[in-house]
Amino acid sequence: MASVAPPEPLVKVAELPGRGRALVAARPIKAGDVLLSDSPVLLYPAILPSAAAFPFCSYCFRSLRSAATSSTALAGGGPLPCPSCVSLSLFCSPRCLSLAMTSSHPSWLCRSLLHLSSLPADLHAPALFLLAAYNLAAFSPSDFLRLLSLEGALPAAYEAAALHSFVTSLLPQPFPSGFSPELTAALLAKDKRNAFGLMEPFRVEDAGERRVRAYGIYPNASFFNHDCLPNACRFDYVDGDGDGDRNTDIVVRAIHDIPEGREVCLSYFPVNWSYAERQRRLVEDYGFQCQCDRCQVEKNWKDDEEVESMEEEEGVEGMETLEEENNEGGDGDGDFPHAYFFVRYLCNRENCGGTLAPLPPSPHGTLSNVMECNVCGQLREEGNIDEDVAEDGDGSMNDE
Ligand SMILES: C[S@@+](CC[C@H](N)C(=O)[O-])C[C@H]1O[C@@H](n2cnc3c(N)ncnc32)[C@H](O)[C@@H]1O
Repeated sequence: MASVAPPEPLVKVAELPGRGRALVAARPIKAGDVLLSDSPVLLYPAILPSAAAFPFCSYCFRSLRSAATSSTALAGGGPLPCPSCVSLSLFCSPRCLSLAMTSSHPSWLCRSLLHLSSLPADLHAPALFLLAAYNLAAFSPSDFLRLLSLEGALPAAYEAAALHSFVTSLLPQPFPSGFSPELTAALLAKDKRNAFGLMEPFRVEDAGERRVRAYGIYPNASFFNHDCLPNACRFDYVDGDGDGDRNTDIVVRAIHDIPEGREVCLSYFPVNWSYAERQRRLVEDYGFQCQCDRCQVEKNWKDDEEVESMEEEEGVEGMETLEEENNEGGDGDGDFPHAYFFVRYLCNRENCGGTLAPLPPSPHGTLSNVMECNVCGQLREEGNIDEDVAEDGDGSMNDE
């Protein structure tokens, strides 16, 4: 039987001066194209499920509320507590409980969770990461090596030292000799630079303060560099019913057309953050100063009020020029590289701040005219967005 050649990848890894490894378009990319679908090598809860506003399954990370109505959960059964750490870890089904026992939730790690409350709350997430990472070293050494191969410089020594002594006191004794303070520091650095947050469900009343449910290390998606005007964005469907164990995969889609050879970037945080907030986060957590086109323009602005007034001045006529630039794959090197981006690709839902990308093209290559928000999940027809732009006429960031 003739074999079917796998589709050519749309992105490839390249080394770029001053930016390290990056993903660039291997051929012309269309708006909505799926650039990457990636499974995590490591997942860990940001908080214990018992402390979460939306309790979740400690194995598949689905919300227990949505699991109760999904076909993956046992009919009529409530969440199953872990027999050892009881309400600290909950599972949506006997299958998840049983899989966890032989992978992410061995008895030593389970016992360790009982000691977490002795740590300050801000150290819970890094401690949960270290427990999961040390477990990965035993459970899947090849995935552990992939984690170590990711980018990341060492964080402040005191944090690593304190966490190292806490976590190693919980490891099964004697633990392998390689688990040194240096390894703990290196692991924490990989986490800080590369972890993707899987968020709790969006609610308008949270006023943009949505909490992270879990973090995942995605070895291929980790090669995406940051841009404050990204040309791709990532989606997750953790609470989705489909694809069995692959509900924690992330999918990266193109926001608009991207020419061959152009770097493909994500934004590491919501695109509506101010210049100061973006720079602070990038320096503190990612160790670089952003020099993107948008930052080059905004660094000369005095404050956020100026951002609004300048966008108001731009108006609809300016949009046409910006749209042309954008469709030509230009980097938007005019005065307002981002005004068009905001009206077109920033979700208009109150307190959302998500980015819109078209749904993937059909199997026959027909492009979709439906845009999906990567935060609240809203679907909008492109025609409606055009109407909103025409009605508002001011190109401002918010629909208010
Ligand atoms: C998730 S990694 C991205 C892949 C990374 N470049 C590598 O070589 O593996 C994040 C790190 O990439 C680098 N990086 C990301 N975006 C950048 C940008 N716009 N300019 C310079 N460096 C960037 C920073 O070192 C950042 O901490």
